[in-house]
Amino acid sequence: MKNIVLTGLKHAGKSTLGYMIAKTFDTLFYDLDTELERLAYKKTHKILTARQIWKELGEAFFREMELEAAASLAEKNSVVIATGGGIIDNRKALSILKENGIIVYLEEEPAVLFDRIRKGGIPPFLSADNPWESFVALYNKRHSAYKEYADIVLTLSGASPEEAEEMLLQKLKETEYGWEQLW
Ligand SMILES: Nc1ncnc2c1ncn2[C@@H]1O[C@H](COP(=O)(O)OP(=O)(O)OP(=O)(O)O)[C@@H](O)[C@H]1O
Ligand SMILES: O=C(O)C1=C[C@@H](O)[C@@H](O)[C@H](O)C1
Ligand SMILES: [Mg+2]
Repeated sequence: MKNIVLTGLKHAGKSTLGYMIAKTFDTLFYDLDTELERLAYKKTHKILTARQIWKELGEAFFREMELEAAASLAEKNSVVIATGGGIIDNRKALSILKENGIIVYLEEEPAVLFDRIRKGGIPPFLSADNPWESFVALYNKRHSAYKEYADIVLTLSGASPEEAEEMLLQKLKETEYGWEQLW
């Protein structure tokens, strides 16, 4: 069966929902950023987070590792995969995941996302001087592309993780991907 691939901007809730849905379907959950960190370690022998890889080794290396991580996870079947918030800018990686995956876009409002991001510290891909403005610009660029690319769009508008899971189960039920047979 095709994998469930969760996409969306930073802090849309991909990992949270990913763990929950994998548990419900009694399958495995993978985080693309974690896989990328593992591959980057194999190349550099440095223990770095996804954020550090971007900041210290540059976006090009980050994207290369993201592509390798996507290719490796795309070989799996019937698992749940959460992607990094910027995978829409790495179409090659996303299209590899789409070949064997149902792409789900977690659509959340920019103010809700930014509030969550701010609490964890401003990431390197946002301007330190104008983080909100740069986030809105990024949101506007990515949002429509994510929406267009996805097989399933979940419009969350502040929904709780439990409500988000219910919405995803409902959408899966309406389709013919086979996941609905598992519960
Ligand atoms: N539906 C939700 N409602 C409220 N808070 C949420 C919801 N989903 C996730 N959160 C909170 O938002 C933060 C980010 O969640 P999570 O790590 O699941 O997002 P993510 O999309 O995987 O982020 P990243 O892009 O950084 O990997 C966490 O503090 C989490 O508890
Ligand atoms: O939104 C982004 O551009 C990113 C989000 C993170 O998950 C990481 O994948 C990385 O820091 C890039
Ligand atoms: Mg995550």
